Amino acid sequence: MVMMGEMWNLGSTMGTLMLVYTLFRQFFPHHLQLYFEKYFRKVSGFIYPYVEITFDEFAGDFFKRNEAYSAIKSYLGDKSSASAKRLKANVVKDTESVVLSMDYNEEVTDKFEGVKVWWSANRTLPSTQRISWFSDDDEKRSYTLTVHKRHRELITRSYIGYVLKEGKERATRNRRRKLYSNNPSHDWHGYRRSKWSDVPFEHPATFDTLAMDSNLKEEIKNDLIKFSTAKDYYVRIGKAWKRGYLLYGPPGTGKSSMIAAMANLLDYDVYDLELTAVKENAELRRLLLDTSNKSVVVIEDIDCSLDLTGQRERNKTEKDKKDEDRSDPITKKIKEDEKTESKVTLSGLLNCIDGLWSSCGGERIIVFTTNYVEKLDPALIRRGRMDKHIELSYCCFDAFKVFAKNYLEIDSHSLFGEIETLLGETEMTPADVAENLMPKSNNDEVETCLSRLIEALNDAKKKKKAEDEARLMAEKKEEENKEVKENGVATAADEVKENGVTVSH
Ligand SMILES: Nc1ncnc2c1ncn2[C@@H]1O[C@H](COP(=O)(O)OP(=O)(O)OP(=O)(O)O)[C@@H](O)[C@H]1O
Ligand SMILES: [Mg+2]
Repeated sequence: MVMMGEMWNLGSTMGTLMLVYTLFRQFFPHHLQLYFEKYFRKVSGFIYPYVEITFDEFAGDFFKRNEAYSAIKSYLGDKSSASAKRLKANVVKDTESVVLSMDYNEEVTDKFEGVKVWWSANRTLPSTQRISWFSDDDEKRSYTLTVHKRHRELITRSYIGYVLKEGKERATRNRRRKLYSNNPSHDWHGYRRSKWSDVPFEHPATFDTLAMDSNLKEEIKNDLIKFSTAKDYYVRIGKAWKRGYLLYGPPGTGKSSMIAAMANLLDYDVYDLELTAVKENAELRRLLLDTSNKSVVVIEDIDCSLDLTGQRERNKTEKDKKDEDRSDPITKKIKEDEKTESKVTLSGLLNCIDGLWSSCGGERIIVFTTNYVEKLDPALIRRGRMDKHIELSYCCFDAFKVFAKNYLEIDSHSLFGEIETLLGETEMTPADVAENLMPKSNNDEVETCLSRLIEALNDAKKKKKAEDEARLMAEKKEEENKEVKENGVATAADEVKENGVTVSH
């Protein structure tokens, strides 16, 4: 086994050779340089029998960090804190834990199947000083792996793969989950330099706190767990490891809460995609491709945020268009700006989803929510894009029992029977039920909360009855008017016949 000191001696010999080589290049003609270079490689290969592999922080896309670099960083984290002499400490935001990593130009060793390897962290500073808004902005960072060339095969074939896998797993274990929201595109290369902004994801909703039909809840939980563990299955059937959910129902029925519960169950990040801030289809595609594995991509209120300007334009009447032409210049300008604000189209969104499905390897879930499922284009929600359609509706007795357990810590009560009947006769959202059950003061007893809910349910029942009656009256009146009209036409026709006049239409 080659010892560290030995490697450094070889390193300094190499340094001398490099110096000679550089001088040679400056003073000798080109054809001699090529000749010398050939022999230089041979000699250095003989004296310095190591292979060096470098992993740059940014490879290819400048705005996307090289995944290998990040994985190596987390793999080396623990090893560095045990053996490196100079360490960098980072306090993870909002937590008290400190993450240690090796400082630049430090070196740590690792062993794999009895073979020793050396890792070093490198940093290259820019040659010219520039004023920059960003710290560390122009530095080039990398890790270098050094290994004896006789182990090259083992290291490239097995060790690197092992390091990347271990590093990714370690990063997943230590990571804090995040809630991302998309930045407007002028920020992508500007101040923030990122397509997404993130905050820690700390929504407390879980499937235990979700009030809904217990069978449906179990079905959804099983579906999610099955999906998250079905990598091999998806490979076998040749389908991308993705799943789309459509959550629909009236406001306050728990759609957003369910998204949080999904992310918490699977330990995924959440990407909250605000479509109205996306200017065009190409931007949408870049945003989606920049999401990470193990994430839920959410588009809330899809019926409102999807720009169907084309459709609306087509449906405009001639009068609308004339009115628009006549409006003052400022109104005209605002209207034009509104039109150009978002050009994401339905077909663009469909293409992006399909593109996301086919171009990103890891598991991803995409969720759409809407209050008006009937408004959505069937192409958007067909199976394969939105695999599971889940209706979240008004509060049922099952859902109420979840609230009673969570809010009041009770499983049964003499008032439960009355509440069950009333819930069957009214339409109250889980949000309203929850609001009524919440104790309003420290003195509020369980009975007070339940009675308040009963009162609210009775009010809702009365309101619904009054509305039903008003609707029936209106329908009856309309029917009567129709009859009067029809009779009137019939009488007129009879009179015409009697007078012997023929009317041609
Ligand atoms: N099924 C539910 N289980 C538990 N809590 C619920 C449920 N539905 C609503 N809530 C409560 O009501 C509030 C509103 O719920 P949520 O935001 O999930 O509704 P939503 O369906 O997303 O509404 P919207 O359509 O307006 O976006 C939440 O704070 C949540 O605590
Ligand atoms: Mg919501």
